[in-house]
Amino acid sequence: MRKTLIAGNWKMHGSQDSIKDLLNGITGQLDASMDSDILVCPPTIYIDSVKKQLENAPVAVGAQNVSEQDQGAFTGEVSGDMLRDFGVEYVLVGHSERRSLFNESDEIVAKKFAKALEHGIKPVLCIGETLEQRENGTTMAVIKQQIDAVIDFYGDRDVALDKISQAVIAYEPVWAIGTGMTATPEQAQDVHSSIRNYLAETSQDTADKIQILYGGSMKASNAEQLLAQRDIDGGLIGGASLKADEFIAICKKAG
Ligand SMILES: O=C(CO)COP(=O)(O)O
Repeated sequence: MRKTLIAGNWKMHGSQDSIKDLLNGITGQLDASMDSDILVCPPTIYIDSVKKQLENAPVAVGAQNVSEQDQGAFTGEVSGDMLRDFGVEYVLVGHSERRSLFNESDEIVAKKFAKALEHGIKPVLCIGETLEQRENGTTMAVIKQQIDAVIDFYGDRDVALDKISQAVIAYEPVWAIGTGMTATPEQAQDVHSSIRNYLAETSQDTADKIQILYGGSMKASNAEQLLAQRDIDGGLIGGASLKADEFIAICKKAG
């Protein structure tokens, strides 16, 4: 039985004051009936203070990016070691904004994925197709290519699938991110089950175990139907994770 994970990707939003309010709003509404895992991914500079503010709360803290390097002359980068040093438990890798705006190739994403695991941080591997790719009928080809980059990095399918079993996958159709255009529950379930089937070709154990989150305009009003799908194990939420009431409402829909 896979546990549900509700994750907030705050992207480049917030200030010390607004984050304090957001966290107070979230922690003040947590209750024992929520049995999903909860994660927030603040901008890097706020990670330390968010960790401290969440010290006694059952909410994990993740980063939005990690360097594929260990240390050295890489101005502006933050390593997996540094994130671990601050107690970071998860890191997003391959978010579509990083792929498209910061030219992160499948190969770089695979290196970041491996670097995170090397440092004991759970990577959340973000994958998904553009609208053009969906309309061309290449959704699964694109997704397989994004997963294959990680498999190729390790060179051995069994080793790679074992590594993937220690991660989380987030299916985020690019056309649904920040657009208000959500994939229908059927569209999302269709891709989620195809991802699981693809992993099962090499490792049934990994396929059974891995949490596959849906991301793309998820909000309180559509979360229930999406989360009710058999292969949707949670959400990676952007805009709606910046409002405590909305985020908590999604956590409640997750059970
Ligand atoms: O990119 C996302 C989460 O990583 C989704 O963003 P929105 O929920 O704002 O569409």
